[in-house]
Amino acid sequence: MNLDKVRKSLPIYRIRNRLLEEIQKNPTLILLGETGSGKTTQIPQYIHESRPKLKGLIACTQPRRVAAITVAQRVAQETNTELGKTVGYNVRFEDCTSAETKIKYMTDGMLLREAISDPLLSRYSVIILDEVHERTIHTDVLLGIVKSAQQKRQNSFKLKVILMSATMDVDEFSNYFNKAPVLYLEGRQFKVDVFHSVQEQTDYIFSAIATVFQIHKTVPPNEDILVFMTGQEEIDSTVKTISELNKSNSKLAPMLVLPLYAALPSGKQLKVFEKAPNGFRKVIISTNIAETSITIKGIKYVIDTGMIKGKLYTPQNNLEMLKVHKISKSQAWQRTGRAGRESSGICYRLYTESEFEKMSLNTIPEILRSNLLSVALQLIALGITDLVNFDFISKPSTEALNSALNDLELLGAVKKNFQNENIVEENVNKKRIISYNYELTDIGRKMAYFPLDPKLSRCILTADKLGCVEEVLKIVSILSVDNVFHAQTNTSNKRDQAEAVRQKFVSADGDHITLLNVYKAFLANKSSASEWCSENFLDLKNLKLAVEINKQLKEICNRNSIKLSSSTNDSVKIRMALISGFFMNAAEYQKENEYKTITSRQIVQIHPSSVLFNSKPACVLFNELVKTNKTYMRDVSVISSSWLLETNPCYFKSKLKNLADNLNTYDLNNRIR
Ligand SMILES: Nc1ncnc2c1ncn2[C@@H]1O[C@H](COP(=O)(O)OP(=O)(O)OP(=O)(O)O)[C@@H](O)[C@H]1O
Repeated sequence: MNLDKVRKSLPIYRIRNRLLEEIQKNPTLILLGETGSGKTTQIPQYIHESRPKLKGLIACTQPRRVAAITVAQRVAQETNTELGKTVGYNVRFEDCTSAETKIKYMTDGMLLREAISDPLLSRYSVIILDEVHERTIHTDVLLGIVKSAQQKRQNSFKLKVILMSATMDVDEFSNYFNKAPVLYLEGRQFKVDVFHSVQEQTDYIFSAIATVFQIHKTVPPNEDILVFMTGQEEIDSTVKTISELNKSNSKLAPMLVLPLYAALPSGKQLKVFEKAPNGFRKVIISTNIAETSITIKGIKYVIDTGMIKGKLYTPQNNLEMLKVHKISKSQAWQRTGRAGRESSGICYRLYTESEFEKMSLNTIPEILRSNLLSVALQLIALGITDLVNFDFISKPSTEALNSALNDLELLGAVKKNFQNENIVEENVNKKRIISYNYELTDIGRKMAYFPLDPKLSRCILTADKLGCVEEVLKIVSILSVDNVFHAQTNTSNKRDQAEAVRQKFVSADGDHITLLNVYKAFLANKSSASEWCSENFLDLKNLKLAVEINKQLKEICNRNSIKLSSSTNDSVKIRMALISGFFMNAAEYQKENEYKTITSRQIVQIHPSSVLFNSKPACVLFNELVKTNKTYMRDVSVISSSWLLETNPCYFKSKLKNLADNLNTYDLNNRIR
């Protein structure tokens, strides 16, 4: 079938004219239509076909870069144009658009970044926010930005807004946009049969592997399989297990088993869209990155483990954790919808029907379960000075917002100004509420240039002062990718070998300098990178990605007059720069391997993966806390408690009563500036 015929066979084609009328009539429209009905690929085209002379661009945002890229490729094909001309895409670190571009697929994060320099989003006539049910932080914030831009553009160049999904809570979105009308699109192009497990599964990885082989043994090899799992390590090891098991049975057809997760370089991610060699079955093991929007040709079977790794945040102790937990019903339907896109399909859910019934209907918005430091900085950079009163679709708790604002102030990124004072009556008591607005400092403005956690951006700016930007950029780059030390050292023999090899990179100063040593050694051995990495049990793809990120960060430094200074062997300077961003993450040794964090007085321990696991430095700095059976510090460096005072005397003066004796003797008066 030619592409024109395929387009006309999609369910959405039946309502094309009605849809265009509604878009014309209403400033905002909400569209609820089944997965695969044609929303993402067709609506931007319909608008462009009906109004080719439209003044501004038609943007369609996606929560993930892989979706933005592959959908743009598909639509360029359907319009028979070269990608980057009429149809383009824009994702972090990659802009494939031109002056001719009319339809632009982009990540929600990119549109948010554009809003920093243009809060009215004046390049756009139509903004389509796709997959809004995912409720990523970026989508939630964008909803507020787009709504405000639309209100401000009432009289001049009007902005149309369309919200789309297959599985959203339409009332919530409609109410937020002043009772915007909702259009329902029924029907899907191809049927997907759903099967639930009869019994509850105790080991979803085992069940997923067993299901893959049950399918593999019984159906022709040209029917591909997509499996949903939770994270990189689990996926990498499942890919390995399935490949090895299949190879060991000569009676089975060959398999091409591929991983798919966000930390994979773009080129590797796009590999899953390529056809498998003749006679091979393609099996893709993916995180929720493949859950929405995308069409992978050949996928006939979806295996849904029902699990996801997601963020969880407690503002009381500023602890953000990644935790494996059950998906929501709306995610289950999205996963199901990845089959049945070119012909009928089957979805095997590795949970019972009653477990499905117990799942929550919608996903809890990310904004309600994240540390808001980055978002707060971005919003203030957008000129939104009163965050507590910002029109969020789901308002984060005042506690979480204040905690983020407080941290930004401590980082020197924002300045607080008195706004007004209100007296509110609560029962018989009167309560004084003082509100503030916030503006960026010079440092904060520079921090907002970097697409990084503000704490990391702060380290780069201090490194600029101390003259060690090159080293800190390398550390930041390597911290921005997943583990570079190989996790796949299954046997204890291999683990011992890996441990012995790792010793040559290890610095007694801790993980950060160790990572810097790894990065430098990788660069020195670039010509034989692949062999060198396998000899040293290092992850080639993550290191390559770190080099790529380093390149991008250097470009941002160059654009913003940050000199690429270097102090090769000055580990103290480097750790001082790290303290400037992470001084809130310091801990003191107590007893029996236990530490206490200086800020929240939590009991923590050094993570077994740290090079400092067997040492007991008196004071350490860490990047993050992870909670399993205990709370562990990850990415840990040795510091001196006096450096904390030197970096941020006012903050630590108030904590002094909690600090160890050595700090009590510290001569504060000499240091406070
Ligand atoms: N890259 C592709 N290759 C082949 N067919 C595709 C491709 N992209 C889309 N299609 C076809 O177009 C149909 C509609 O896709 P589209 O992404 O527009 O649907 P949708 O309604 O937005 O679904 P979802 O909510 O799942 O993203 C798919 O079911 C598939 O048949």
